[in-house]
Amino acid sequence: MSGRSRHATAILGPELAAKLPEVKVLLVGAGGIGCEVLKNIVLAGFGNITLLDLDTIDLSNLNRQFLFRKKDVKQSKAMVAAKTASAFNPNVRIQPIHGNIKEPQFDVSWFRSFDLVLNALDNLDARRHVNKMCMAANVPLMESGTAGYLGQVQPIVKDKSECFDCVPKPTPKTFPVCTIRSTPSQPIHCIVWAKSYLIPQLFGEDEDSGGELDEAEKQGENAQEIATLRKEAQAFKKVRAALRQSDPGSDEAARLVFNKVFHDDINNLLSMADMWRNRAKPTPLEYDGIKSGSFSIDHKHTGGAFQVNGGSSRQPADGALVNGDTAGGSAATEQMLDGAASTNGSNAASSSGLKDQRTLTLRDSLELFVASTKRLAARLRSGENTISFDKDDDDTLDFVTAGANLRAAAYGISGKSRWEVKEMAGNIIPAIATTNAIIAGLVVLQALHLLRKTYNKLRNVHVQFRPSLPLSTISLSAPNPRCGVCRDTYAEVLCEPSQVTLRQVVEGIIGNGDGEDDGTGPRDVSVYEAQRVLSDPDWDDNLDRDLESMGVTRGKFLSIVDEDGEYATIQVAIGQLPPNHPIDGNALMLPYPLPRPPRIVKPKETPGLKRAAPDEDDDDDIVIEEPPAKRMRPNPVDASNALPASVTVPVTPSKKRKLDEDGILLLETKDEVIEDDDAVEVIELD
Ligand SMILES: Nc1ncnc2c1ncn2[C@@H]1O[C@H](COP(=O)(O)OP(=O)(O)OP(=O)(O)O)[C@@H](O)[C@H]1O
Ligand SMILES: [Zn+2]
Repeated sequence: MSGRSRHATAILGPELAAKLPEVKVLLVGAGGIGCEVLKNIVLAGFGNITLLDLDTIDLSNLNRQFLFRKKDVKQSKAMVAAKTASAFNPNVRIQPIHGNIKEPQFDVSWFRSFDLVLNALDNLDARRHVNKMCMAANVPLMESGTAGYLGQVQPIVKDKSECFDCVPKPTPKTFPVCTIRSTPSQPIHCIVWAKSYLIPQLFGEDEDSGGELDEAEKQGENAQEIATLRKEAQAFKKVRAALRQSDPGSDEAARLVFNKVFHDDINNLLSMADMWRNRAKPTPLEYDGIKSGSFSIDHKHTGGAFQVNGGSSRQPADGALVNGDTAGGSAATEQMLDGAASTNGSNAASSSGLKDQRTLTLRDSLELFVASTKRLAARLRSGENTISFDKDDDDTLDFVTAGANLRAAAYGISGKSRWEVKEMAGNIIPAIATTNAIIAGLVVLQALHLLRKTYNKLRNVHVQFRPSLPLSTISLSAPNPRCGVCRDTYAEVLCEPSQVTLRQVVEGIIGNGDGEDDGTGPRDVSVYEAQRVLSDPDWDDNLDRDLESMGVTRGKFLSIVDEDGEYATIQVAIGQLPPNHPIDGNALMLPYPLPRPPRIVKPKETPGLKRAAPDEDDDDDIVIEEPPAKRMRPNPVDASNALPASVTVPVTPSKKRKLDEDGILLLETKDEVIEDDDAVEVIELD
């Protein structure tokens, strides 16, 4: 036994230590957690590692992603991490893949080739994707994540524990469009406006909103508002053109943009008197006045005065900072504010301290706005077609910082330093290397339980900001019986999607029900791909189309949902025929045995959406039944699964029938009158 493995053998026991070199593990993500996990598993003696990441190394990664050096910036994370970590153990094989885990070649068969998957991701979408693939391939998954001082490890074993989707996750906070477009009241509203509205308008794709506005006018929308929006759209066209043709040395294009968004648009909004009846009016900004120092704003309603130089608003910062670690930044800003009493142009505080943590004066913001607009315009002229916000792209960050601060000034909202804007616009919770390291250690400890199959020792582990109890563990919960991911029955077909029809797959999977291995036999089903309805019992137009023509290709799933809600949904993964498959062989290979989804125990019958039996106190009660499980299909919306234009999603006849049976009348238009006295109108709130 080599000296290297003696240690591991003593700790892990000879059996597990001998197994580790053979275990095939997939590590998804080579960022903050991924680098730590990779180092741990290489040193622990895992011998066969596939490491996948879509990204390249950014300078800002280097403080914690310690497998990377400055010379590696812009290189593939997976490649560099694999190379660095390979040197830690001569016996390890690390296969790096520079790619997105959602690409079709990483299909169910590919996932099935691993003994264990470790997630080290930073977004919900990719996490949910890997979770579903692991459920489909029946491979254990170790899910993990950190947010500042907080962290979590969740072991996921199909049928034994909750999956990642058993508990719904909150969607990120969004803001109403009108708050962003017209009535901001917090610094974050101004930041979102600059990042998600102004940058795309100026530097994104040229979108013609004319048709949309014509349509809105036809629909009888407020004519004055449409006229204002139309004017705005035309003015945007002009400034977009100016940016693309501007003379590199001149401030003219930046000035045009400024005048449009901080002066003219605000004046337009002010002309809508109704809007400002109950809220403070914004103040249009003056380019020359700010430059010369003659312009100032007095926002009486906020008690804060914006001056050209030196004095920023002294309102408390009301933008929600994400967590404790941001205190460094805000404390610095507070100091700056305290020191910023002078109004004579020499902002003593802003000239000291870290550049990024300085509070910007109005003039600072204007200068930064002009400079960053010129840099971005130069990029357009040198061939970049579109530019979007990236917190690590200094030009876009400067533009958003300046734009958000100018807008904040116009609306009497306190400004934010570049540092704070970066944090808020990038939705960044500062990453803490120590939390990542602790979590990565726990990932490996839990992974060892998985490999030993000592499932009763698995725990959800939380790292929390409580010095007296930094770690807490919770036993795993059973799967949520209503989960739309792990409670489904998974099957895989191997096929050539251009040569196989939807009917062949659906009828093939359902089988004839003759024996144990022959499926459930014919029954009424609806078929979905993500949230698209492809067929249902009364709408079979697509059944004889081939899969490829409907975009149902390798890596996708067809969901076969029982019309009567008696059987669990079957998720059919579309896989590729084996490479040695004969050219004249069958274009569809069904699984054997065919899947037999369990029968669903129906919730006890409750009345549908209808009036309850008259009640002495309140005869207007409406009883709303919880939807049966099959109505939860399709699985929670995945933004990346947009509909191809060719496929329509009708309310199909059988759905209408079902709704009718449930006592629900579908009205064609908002104004349709219901003749039936017993009908209760349920209005959808938006
Ligand atoms: N769909 C995906 N496929 C492959 N890798 C992904 C996917 N989504 C995210 N990742 C990777 O997961 C890693 C997550 O790491 P981390 O949370 O440290 O993020 P980061 O981008 O390195 O850092 P930061 O976001 O703080 O700048 C990143 O390297 C990212 O590229
Ligand atoms: Zn689940």
